Amino acid sequence: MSELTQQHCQACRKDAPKVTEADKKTLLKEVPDWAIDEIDGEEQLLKVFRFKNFTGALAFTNKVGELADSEDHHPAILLEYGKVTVRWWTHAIGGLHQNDFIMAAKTDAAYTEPK
Ligand SMILES: C[C@H](O)[C@H](O)[C@H]1CNC2=NC(N)=NC(=O)C2=N1
Repeated sequence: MSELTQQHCQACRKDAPKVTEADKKTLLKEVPDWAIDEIDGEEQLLKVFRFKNFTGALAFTNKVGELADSEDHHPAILLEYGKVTVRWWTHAIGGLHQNDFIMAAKTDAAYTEPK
């Protein structure tokens, strides 16, 4: 599990630095299977998590919601039957901050594969 799970988010300020291209490369290696997606010119981290049914997907969605509130850093989450799509980016800076990689690692840690 990534060491990023042990870190905490900094307050999101408008003047906070976006991650550099070099940081992105290093940080992406820490969060396997997360992809960078660009929407309206803003980069986001994206990953799809699979479940056996709706209940499992809903429970995970709630876990991620609790994590988000505990770090005051919030994702976009699409809940579907057997599937949860999570997107992390930093609204205040319109792109990716270290916080997003921390939250991606914590999201991975909250996931258990369905048996
Ligand atoms: C006041 C509060 O800390 C801010 O509005 C936070 C809340 N959660 C947030 N979450 C994300 N992803 N980006 C932000 O810029 C952000 N800002």
